[in-house]
Amino acid sequence: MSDTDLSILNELFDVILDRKNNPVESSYVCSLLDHRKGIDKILEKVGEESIETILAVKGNKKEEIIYESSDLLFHLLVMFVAEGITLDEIAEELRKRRK
Ligand SMILES: N=c1c2ncn([C@@H]3O[C@H](COP(=O)(O)OP(=O)(O)OP(=O)(O)O)[C@@H](O)[C@H]3O)c2ncn1[C@@H]1O[C@H](COP(=O)(O)O)[C@@H](O)[C@H]1O
Repeated sequence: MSDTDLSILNELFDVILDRKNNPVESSYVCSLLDHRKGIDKILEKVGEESIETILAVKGNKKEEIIYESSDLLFHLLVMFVAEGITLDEIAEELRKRRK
């Protein structure tokens, strides 16, 4: 079984959480978390990146699939932080489903 190092997801999550708690000017993450549209802006990005990922898969272009999936994962992490959801809670849910 592969044992991929996914610690970058934890690191990125911590950076996003830090942006929420200690806002920085010119931060893309802060521009999403503080957007006048509220959570709707983040949801727009999640939707956009989902569609771009689907199109990349349909286009059968591995590099684009990796690029767009990374955009999608990043925006999902921003959504978790905005909603007060931790990666531990996601991991816990996935573990519960293990057969
Ligand atoms: N991993 C990412 C990351 N992935 C994607 N993006 C941004 O997500 C956006 C993707 O949206 P699009 O492809 O639609 O590009 P766009 O043209 O800017 O789209 P619009 O927002 O204008 O609609 C781009 O602006 C990217 O720069 C990211 N921005 C930041 N990070 C990480 O978050 C950290 C904190 O970032 P700041 O908050 O900006 O300091 C950084 O150090 C990075 O590690």
